[in-house]
Amino acid sequence: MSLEPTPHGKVAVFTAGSWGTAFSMVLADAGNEVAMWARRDEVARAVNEQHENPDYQPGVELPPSVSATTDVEKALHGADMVVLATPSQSLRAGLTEWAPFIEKDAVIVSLMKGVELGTLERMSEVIAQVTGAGPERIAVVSGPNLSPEIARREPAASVVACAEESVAKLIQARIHSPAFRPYTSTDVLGCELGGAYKNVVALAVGMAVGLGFGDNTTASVITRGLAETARLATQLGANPLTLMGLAGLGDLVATCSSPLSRNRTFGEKLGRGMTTEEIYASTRQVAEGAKSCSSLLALARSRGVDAPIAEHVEAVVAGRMTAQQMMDSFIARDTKAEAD
Ligand SMILES: NC(=O)c1ccc[n+]([C@@H]2O[C@H](COP(=O)([O-])OP(=O)(O)OC[C@H]3O[C@@H](n4cnc5c(N)ncnc54)[C@H](O)[C@@H]3O)[C@@H](O)[C@H]2O)c1
Ligand SMILES: O=P(O)(O)OC[C@H](O)CO
Repeated sequence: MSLEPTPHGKVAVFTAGSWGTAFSMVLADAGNEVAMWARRDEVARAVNEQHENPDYQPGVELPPSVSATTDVEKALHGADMVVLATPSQSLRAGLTEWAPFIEKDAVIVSLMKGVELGTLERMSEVIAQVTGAGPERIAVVSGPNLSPEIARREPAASVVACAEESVAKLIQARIHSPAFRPYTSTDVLGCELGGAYKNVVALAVGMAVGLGFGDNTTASVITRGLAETARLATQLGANPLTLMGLAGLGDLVATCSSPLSRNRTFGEKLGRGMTTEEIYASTRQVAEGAKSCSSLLALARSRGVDAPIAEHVEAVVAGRMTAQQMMDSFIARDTKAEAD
C-alpha cells in the first residue's frame, strides 16, 4: 500500500489525546476517513456514540468520519497513513506494539514535539528504528497549532516535513482543510528541533510570567530562546530558515504567548512556587518540555553547544534552582555579542 494522492483514504491516529483528537478533525475536514486508537474503552465509546472526546476536547463535536477503537489491528487495517501523537517518552513502547499491524508502505506521520530521554533521539529516529521504515515513509507535522484552537477550526498554518518532497506534497494534500494550511519542507530535523525546543523556552517564559514579569522579559527570553534553538539545530544540520518559519519562530511565539500552552502553564506554576511533583499531580496532560529539557540539554552538551535556557530550565524542573534564581542568573551571565 502506498499513499493515495486524494484525501479519500483511511488514516489511523494514535492516540485519542488532545492533539490526536483535534488533528483527526483536520483530517476528517480534509476528506479522510479517520480511525483513532484509544487506550480506554470509555473514550472510544464516547467518540463513536456521542461524537465527542470529553476527556481531551470537551464540548467539541467530532465529524461523523472520525471513529475510535481500542483494537490496534482494526485501527490500522487499510490505513495508508498512520499519525502518531503520544507523549514523546511513551512512543517507543507504544509503537513497538503497534508496528506489526501497520500496513506495508503506509506513511508514518509524527505530530510529537519531544526528544527521547537516554537515547537523545528525535521522534522520527525512534519511528525509523522501531518500524524499519525508510525516510521516504516518515514525516513530521509541526507548527503553531494549539489543539483547542484547531478544534474550534480557527485558521492556522503548519509545516509537513519529509526527506522525500513528493511524499510531503501528498501528505500536504491529505491534510489541507478549510481551516488548516500546511506548507511542505524537507527539513525533518529542523522542524523537530524547533517543535521540541520551543517547549523548553515556553517553560522559561511561563516562569517569568509566574514571577510577575512583563513583556520585556518574555520577549527577551523568547528571542534568546530562538537563538539557542537555531544554534543547536544548525549544528545538527538543520536549515537555519526552518527555525525562522512556522515550525520555529511561529510555534515559539504561539506557545510562549498562549495561556492555552501546557508548557507555558507548567512554567507559570513553577514561577509561582509550585514544585514539579505538585504540577504533575495537578494535570493529566503532557508538557513535553519538562522532560525534553534534559534530553535537549544533553544533546547540546554532546555537541559543545551553549544552551543556557535549557540548562537553567532543567535545573528548575529538577528542583535544584528556583525560577527567580534562574532569571537572576540569566541577567548575570558573562556579557557577549548578540550574534555569538
Ligand atoms: N495539544 C497540542 O496542542 C499539541 C499540538 C501540537 C503538538 N502536540 C504534541 O503532540 C504530542 C501529544 O500531545 P497531546 O497534547 O495530544 O497530549 P495529551 O496529554 O493531551 O494526550 C496524550 C495521549 O497519549 C496517550 N498516552 C499517554 N501515555 C501513553 C502511553 N504510555 N502509551 C500510549 N499512549 C499514551 C493518552 O491516553 C492520550 O491519548 C506531544 O508530543 C505534544 O507536544 C500537541
Ligand atoms: O500546549 P503545548 O505547550 O504542548 O503546545 C502545544 C503546541 O505544541 C503548540 O503548537
